[in-house]
Amino acid sequence: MSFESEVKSYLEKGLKELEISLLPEQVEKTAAFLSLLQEFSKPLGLTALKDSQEIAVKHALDSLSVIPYLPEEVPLLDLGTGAGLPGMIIKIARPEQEVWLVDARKKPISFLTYAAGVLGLKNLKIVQATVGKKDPLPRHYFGCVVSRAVSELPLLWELAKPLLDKDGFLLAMKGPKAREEVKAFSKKFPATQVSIKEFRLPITGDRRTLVFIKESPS
Ligand SMILES: C[S@@+](CC[C@H](N)C(=O)[O-])C[C@H]1O[C@@H](n2cnc3c(N)ncnc32)[C@H](O)[C@@H]1O
Repeated sequence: MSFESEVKSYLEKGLKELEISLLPEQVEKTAAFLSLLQEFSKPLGLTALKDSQEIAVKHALDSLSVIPYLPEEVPLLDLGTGAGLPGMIIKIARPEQEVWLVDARKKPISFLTYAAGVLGLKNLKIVQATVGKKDPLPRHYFGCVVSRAVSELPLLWELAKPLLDKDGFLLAMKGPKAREEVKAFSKKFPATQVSIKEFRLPITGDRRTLVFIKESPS
């Protein structure tokens, strides 16, 4: 079986477990993107994962796990997207939604620009910028800033807050041990509302935590 067909069958299985439905062409596009990721991974240093199961589960299904929590019809930003995780996978699952992928590094941004062209994705903004350092991103604009494996919660919140609209929230994708970090964050930022959702990844059963942060109503 080719890498792409293997990835597709893991995706189909995992989507059932996550109770998320994608159209067959969205599953195809996701598999095609993961295949590009694997192809360019070594020359561009994009991901350490090689195995089709690991790439399907730890990159794509992990990224798709946020879909039920994302509001529709608002602009979304993936802060520190790297190789497009979770933002590119979200974009394929939500083709009509305005999605911004932002990263400080040039190589992943070049890869994402190429991949977006190959996959024919529209209404996708791919920006090379360091958020918080004279970045060109619009302020008070995004309904959700999502971010995986970028920084600790306090810095992430400081970076995301000016970008969020009044009802917007930060969704930080964390590993199994986020509770302590969340507790410390809430103490330091009492004027925020914080909630968490713990779950297990399909197939491997690895534990993950989603952390939701928004400003408390004044
Ligand atoms: C460990 S990687 C994670 C990439 C991807 N989110 C993932 O889960 O595979 C962290 C990424 O965040 C980016 N990054 C860190 N701080 C940033 C900032 N202030 N603005 C933009 N990108 C940032 C880095 O360039 C790097 O690509």
